[in-house]
Amino acid sequence: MTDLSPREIVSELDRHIVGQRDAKRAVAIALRNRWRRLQLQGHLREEVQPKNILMIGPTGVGKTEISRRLAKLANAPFLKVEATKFTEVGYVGRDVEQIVRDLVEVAIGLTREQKRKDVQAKAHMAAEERVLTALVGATASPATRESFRKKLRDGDMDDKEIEIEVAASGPAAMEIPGMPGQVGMISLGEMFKGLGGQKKTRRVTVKDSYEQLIADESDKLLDQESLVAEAVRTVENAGIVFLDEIDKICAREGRAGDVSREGVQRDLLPLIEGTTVATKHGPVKTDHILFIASGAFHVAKPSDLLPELQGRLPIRVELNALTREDFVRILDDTEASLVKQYVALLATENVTLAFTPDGIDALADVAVEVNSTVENIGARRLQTVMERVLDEISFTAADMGGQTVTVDGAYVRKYVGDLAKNADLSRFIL
Ligand SMILES: Nc1ncnc2c1ncn2[C@@H]1O[C@H](COP(=O)(O)OP(=O)(O)OP(=O)(O)O)[C@@H](O)[C@H]1O
Repeated sequence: MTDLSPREIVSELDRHIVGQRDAKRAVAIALRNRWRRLQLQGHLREEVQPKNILMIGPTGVGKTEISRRLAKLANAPFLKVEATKFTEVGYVGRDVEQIVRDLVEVAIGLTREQKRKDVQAKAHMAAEERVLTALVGATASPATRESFRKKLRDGDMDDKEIEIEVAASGPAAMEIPGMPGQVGMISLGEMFKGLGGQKKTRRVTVKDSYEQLIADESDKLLDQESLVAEAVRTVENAGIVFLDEIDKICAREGRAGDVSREGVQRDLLPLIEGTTVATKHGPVKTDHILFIASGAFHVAKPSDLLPELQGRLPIRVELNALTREDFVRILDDTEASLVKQYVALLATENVTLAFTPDGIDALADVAVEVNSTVENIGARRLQTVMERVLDEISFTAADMGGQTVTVDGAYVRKYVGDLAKNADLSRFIL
């Protein structure tokens, strides 16, 4: 849990997200309120409910991004769910509880990552021993082992190939047939734990082996039970659920399919009001999970939501459509802006990409034009435009080592200028 003040949280968010001051303020306050709640003692702590947020704004203007960055800042487990997913055929009411189960899995991953850092030094030492054994064999004399240790530490062994045995990883999970809900997902790793875990032998270079071995050794040092218990606590106190497209589950008069939409709202309500969800890691209380609901509300209005749901989303913030100037800043000013990303990517090929200010202006202009003629997808348009403009360089960069490419206004117009003017073509390409 971060102890940053709301002002500090907003300025952290400012590093990545352009504009949208109200939304940043709202999430900053929500986060600080959680910290405040945890400072309370006794029964009052249980009484304080999170002030859930309803973000209203067109697509691609930063609603998800703000929430995701906030979660990252707070090191909080985060899950994005499309509310419309629950209106699909085959879904039943209890399925919304899967949100909480999935959030627990996210939290376990996060907690494990943090804990691994705590035991890193010990795990590193154990990993070194395993690399040495793989190099010289288990029966080598201490002297041989030590001489190899020196070589290893000097990096002389980096490219040598060894065989290592690590736990089979990956999202090896399966649903137990006929037992959805309560049991949910069971990881294969865990099923086989009693049998000594699933192991896999891999051939890797010494250099590449470390990461896997350290992860493997850290897991051995971690106490799984307390790790899971901590993850559940984190979900309960710090979890953030982003419910997208909430406007699409508004029931409107006289429309077919409204019953199921209102039904989904009813199903979601207990989660947001606070309930206990059974998971395979034990019961999880949802009372203090922060819900950020979001939607464009072009057709439906927030007042079309069930009154109880409206009451549970007391903080309303509107996000503005992005302007051309916002696009220019998103392209160049943010910390990991698209321009910075492409420059860095091509630098790996020894190609220097130089964007001039009028090149960036031209990119923003094209994005604005296509958004207004084809479909407004907000800042996402910048990615499609950028990809198209740099398509040729991306393809040939590997043979262009040492060259500098200047992306100015003329360059941008050369590659996408005509496309942008032709709405029919843009529809497919930009
Ligand atoms: N204000 C902004 N500043 C910086 N980047 C932005 C901004 N708005 C959007 N982006 C970028 O555009 C992309 C899409 O934004 P985001 O996922 O936040 O959209 P959204 O508003 O949640 O839309 P939707 O409701 O359709 O999911 C992201 O990659 C994000 O980085």
